[in-house]
Amino acid sequence: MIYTITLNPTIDYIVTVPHLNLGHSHHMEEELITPGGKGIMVSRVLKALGIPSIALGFRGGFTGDFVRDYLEEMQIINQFTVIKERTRINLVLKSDQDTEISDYGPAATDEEVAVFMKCFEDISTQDFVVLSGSKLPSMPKDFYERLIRSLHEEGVPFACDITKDELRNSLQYHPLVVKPNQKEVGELFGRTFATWQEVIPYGKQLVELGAQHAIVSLGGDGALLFTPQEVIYAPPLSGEVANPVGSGDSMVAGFVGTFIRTGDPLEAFRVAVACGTATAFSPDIATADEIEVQLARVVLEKIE
Ligand SMILES: Nc1ncnc2c1ncn2[C@@H]1O[C@H](COP(=O)(O)OP(=O)(O)OP(=O)(O)O)[C@@H](O)[C@H]1O
Ligand SMILES: O=P(O)(O)OC[C@@]1(O)O[C@H](CO)[C@@H](O)[C@@H]1O
Repeated sequence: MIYTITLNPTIDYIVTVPHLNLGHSHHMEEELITPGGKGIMVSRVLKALGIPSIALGFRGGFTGDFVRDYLEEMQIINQFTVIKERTRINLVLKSDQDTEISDYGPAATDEEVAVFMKCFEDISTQDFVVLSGSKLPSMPKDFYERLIRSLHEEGVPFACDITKDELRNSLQYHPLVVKPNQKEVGELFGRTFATWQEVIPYGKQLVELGAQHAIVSLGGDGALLFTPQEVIYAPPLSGEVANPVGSGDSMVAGFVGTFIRTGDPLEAFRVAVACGTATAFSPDIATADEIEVQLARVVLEKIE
């Protein structure tokens, strides 16, 4: 079974206002209210791919109830630890330029964290764990590293989509795949990149430092896959971007779900690119049909 971990889930409140004048009142043209947080997005895309998963993490308050109800309606098994404080709401304002306002999220008590940790007693080497997104602000700095180290020691395979020091510290435990975007690779290595080609030496370092595979997503410039042997580029597919929220998570779902089935990193990357693109072009997370359409269009180019 694939377990997705979303320590800090969200309700994503995505509002479209065609032209925003700061300081004025507006009527929204469209709104979308969905459960989010990166691990939950991974579970939702795995579901579209017909792959079951169990979503774990923390949820609380009426917003946490919404997350549970929505996942149940989608028939995604969820076993979130219930906490006293309220799950956060993240605002995405779609206008001439998209703007995101993210909440830090609630605190969890030591007792609540202890209940969550019990979920891991059921996870074995036959399972797979995906750890994605920010942790709760109440958690110690090394929360992810301790979790990842114990998965590694137990021999449980895992992938992670985390950033900065948490990403760096995860690499020594050999995640199946990490998936920073171009900006996150820059943050990790203290660089800014003028072109996507400049990212290549740093993507290679992710593998040299221990990741089995690294995908660097490049938004509208496509994506790169790094393996110990090869560097592969997937140019962007043409189409109209409707809502890119969750496109990176969709790549993680596509790669992990396919690699577990096939053991083939190139096929897994092809599906990852199709999933990421389909979500970027869809108003919500991509459907199975939308992924299928993009899958037929993906082109992979060997760079090294
Ligand atoms: N404008 C676009 N045109 C074509 N493909 C896109 C576009 N935006 C995203 N994609 C596809 O989706 C993938 C993931 O996008 P991106 O790099 O923005 O992920 P991300 O920053 O992790 O996003 P998020 O955090 O919202 O999940 C890209 O590698 C690309 O394949
Ligand atoms: O604050 P985090 O945990 O890093 O990211 C949270 C988030 O931006 O990630 C998802 C898109 O990837 C959204 O559903 C959600 O709002």
